[in-house]
Amino acid sequence: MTLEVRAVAELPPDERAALFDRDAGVAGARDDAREIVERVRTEGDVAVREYCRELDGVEVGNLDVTDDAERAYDAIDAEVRDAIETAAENVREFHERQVPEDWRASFGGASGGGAADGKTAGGDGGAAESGHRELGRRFRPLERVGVYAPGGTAAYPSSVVMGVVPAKVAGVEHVALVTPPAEEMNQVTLAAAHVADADRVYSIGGAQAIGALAYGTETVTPVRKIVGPGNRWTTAAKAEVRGDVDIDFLAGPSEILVLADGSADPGLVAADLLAQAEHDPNASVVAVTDDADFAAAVVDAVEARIDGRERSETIREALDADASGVLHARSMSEAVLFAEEYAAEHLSIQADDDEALLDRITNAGSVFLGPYTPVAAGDYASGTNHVLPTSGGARRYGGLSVDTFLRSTTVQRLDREGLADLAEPITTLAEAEGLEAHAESVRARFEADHTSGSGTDGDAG
Ligand SMILES: NC(=O)c1ccc[n+]([C@@H]2O[C@H](COP(=O)([O-])OP(=O)(O)OC[C@H]3O[C@@H](n4cnc5c(N)ncnc54)[C@H](O)[C@@H]3O)[C@@H](O)[C@H]2O)c1
Ligand SMILES: N[C@H](CO)Cc1c[nH]c[nH+]1
Ligand SMILES: [Zn+2]
Repeated sequence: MTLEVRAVAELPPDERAALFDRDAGVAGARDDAREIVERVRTEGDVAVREYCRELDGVEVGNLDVTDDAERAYDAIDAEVRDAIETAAENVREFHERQVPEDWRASFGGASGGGAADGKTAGGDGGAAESGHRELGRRFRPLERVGVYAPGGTAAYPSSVVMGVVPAKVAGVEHVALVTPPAEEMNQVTLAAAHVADADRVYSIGGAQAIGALAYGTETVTPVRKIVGPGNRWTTAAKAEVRGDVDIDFLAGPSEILVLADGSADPGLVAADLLAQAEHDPNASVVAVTDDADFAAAVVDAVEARIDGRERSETIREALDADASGVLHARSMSEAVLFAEEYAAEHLSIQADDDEALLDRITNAGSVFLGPYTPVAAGDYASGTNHVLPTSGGARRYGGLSVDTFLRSTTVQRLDREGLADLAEPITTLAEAEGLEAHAESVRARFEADHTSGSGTDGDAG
């Protein structure tokens, strides 16, 4: 038996902590990751090659395998090629919807703040104002990013698509992909790199790949930002380099929380739990329901479905972990509160009124509604991104998106009246802060001779 039903209300503090503080695995890999990253930073390719030998068991020839990507695309089965193309197209479409437009709008003015470009102006300019403030926001892509696609115990061409396609949609000029080496590199992963249009592909995995992207080596050019999911060492390495280089967020071992009532199908819930459990012994899979019989049925269905799975050992390890379980809540309200505190990477809602339950949820990386929406749909091909925050990160941020690859700049232009309208609050606040030169920079605009540098007898205010 791998699972047993536990009551939410009766969880002892240590069991609650195991469910809600799921970063123990990643935290436990920090020392290893720090050592690996530091050696790569100081020794470059030599250290990278040594770790490929030690941790992946591969004597790597060329670390740069970019040229193999197109060949792999031609070599793989047409069926698999079509599947990658479909997934990439759907991911591209969904992410194109996210591209923000640059905008400028007029704030203030006698008309009370009409928009110059047809957008609604956010200003509160009243009839008393006569000047013009043109304010706006523009978005530009990062120039150079690194995408990690896992590949330790399974291949992840889907993560190639999820990382590279949104970066390209955002307009990133140079996308470097890293993925673990193998005697025979996974051809589907390489083909996905070609479809997604990665600019460079390196066969480096784990913490050594993150170190190489962060600090550069003889072969790898350092990047401004590193994104992508991985196991505990990969994720711990991202936490290590954060500070020297930007990262997306910590996207560690997979998680699912199923929030279900008695109307759900226990077999389908079990299938979704097993799917995420097969990623990693450190994966966390939980179901919470207000129906005791349904909870017991989920346990039975899980047990009935494990044997014969190709990765049953990994599944059992994940199910046995303290961070996994089937829980019985006294009501759906208690179940929702549990889900909010859990802040799952994936939240599947299998219930009669799923939209009403969704209304009460704020903490979740990605939500899956209804019996025909397995998490696997978002993992591969529906179009949403599968790179999502784990270990409760969803309490603070969302998953990978086009925004991840952009930075914004605000822009402004004031006319003489616009500045005159604001001269009073600006100079008053500047003087209140003891920053007199700030006040003077405003008054100077209203002096007859802008070069005199001393007068305070301008006509502003
Ligand atoms: N949160 C998300 O968005 C998301 C998405 C996809 C996958 N994932 C997760 O990504 C992970 C993929 O795991 P994986 O192992 O296949 O891939 P991985 O590529 O992250 O890890 C493989 C690397 O781990 C390193 N490694 C292995 N054992 C080590 C050790 N003892 N010490 C130091 N380094 C070691 C090796 O360098 C190897 O190259 C899973 O946990 C999966 O759940 C998460
Ligand atoms: N479930 C993973 C995110 O936690 C993504 C994935 C890739 N392949 C299969 N699943
Ligand atoms: Zn998955």
